[in-house]
Amino acid sequence: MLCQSFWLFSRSVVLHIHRHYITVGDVGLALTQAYTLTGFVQYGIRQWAELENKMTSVERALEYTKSEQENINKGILPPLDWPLKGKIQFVDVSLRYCSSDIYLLKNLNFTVSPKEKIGIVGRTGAGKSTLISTLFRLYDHEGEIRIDDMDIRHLQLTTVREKITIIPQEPVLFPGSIRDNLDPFRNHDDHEIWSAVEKSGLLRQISGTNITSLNITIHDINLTGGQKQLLSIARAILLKNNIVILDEVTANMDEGTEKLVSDVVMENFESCTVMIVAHKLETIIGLDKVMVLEHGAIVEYNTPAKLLEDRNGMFYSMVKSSGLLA
Ligand SMILES: Nc1ncnc2c1ncn2[C@@H]1O[C@H](COP(=O)(O)OP(=O)(O)OP(=O)(O)O)[C@@H](O)[C@H]1O
Repeated sequence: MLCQSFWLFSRSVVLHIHRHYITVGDVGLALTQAYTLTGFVQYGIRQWAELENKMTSVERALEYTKSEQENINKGILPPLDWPLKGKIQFVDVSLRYCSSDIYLLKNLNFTVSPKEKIGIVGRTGAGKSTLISTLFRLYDHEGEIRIDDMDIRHLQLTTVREKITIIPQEPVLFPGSIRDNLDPFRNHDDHEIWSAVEKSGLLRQISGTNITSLNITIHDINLTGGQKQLLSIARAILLKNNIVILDEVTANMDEGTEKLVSDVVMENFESCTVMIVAHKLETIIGLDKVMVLEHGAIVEYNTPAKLLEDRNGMFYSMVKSSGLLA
């Protein structure tokens, strides 16, 4: 009897352990499999996203093979001092990239008066950079873009591009000296170049101790992103064009450098017509006018004060959600 009870007890313990063991084992196995599967899924998603990016790059590269070679010297030469005033007019301007039927800019109609400073805002993909690219005739647009009343489509392409200054988000610097970078065609004397460097605020930023000569190479002075941007502003100051475009120049800057860049732009390009593409609303809230783009169309264009009166407007809601409104 005792023996039988002991047998039954032992059997139930073994069964219990066995069941328990199987359960723990199963859970462990399931977890491992789930973990591996998640890893695979995540890996797959990453690969897919990368593939998509690469396909877009290939698509864009293919687009260039289909584009006609630009004839940069064809067209009318405008007067030497063009554009003296710096008035910009878009009349029914639309644009689609050659590989697509979708319009990325839709019937844009606006005027930027001489010396006006305007900000262009809008969500990612709204068409801000595309709008800027039309000023340089990077793509064939429909409608008319007039600068100082001349349709830029009929003007010589090199002249159009030379006469409008652009300061892009990523400063383009060559691996040469400061002089090579600021004046590659040797159009200016040392005094003018130093003066532009001084006006750009760069010497204030790096205490002036690092740049002892214009022949010093960019590599030797180890500039930060913001300082490189100031150098490209110095280049823009030297160019003395009446139209200046800034495309997200303060995007990756700390607050101090951002403020310095904004001040330098306002001081040095005061007599120019300036268009500023910006995500940071602080950069454009004090400008003469603001244009809000949405899906390639202008949804609002007026002084910031007027736009802020419309509490249902897009600019109002952008400013409100950025925390700039009390
Ligand atoms: N070369 C191109 N070919 C085809 N489509 C393009 C090309 N460049 C941009 N696009 C598309 O055009 C639309 C507008 O892009 P754009 O870069 O002008 O927007 P954005 O407002 O400047 O955006 P972000 O604030 O992100 O810079 C987007 O849908 C974009 O995918």
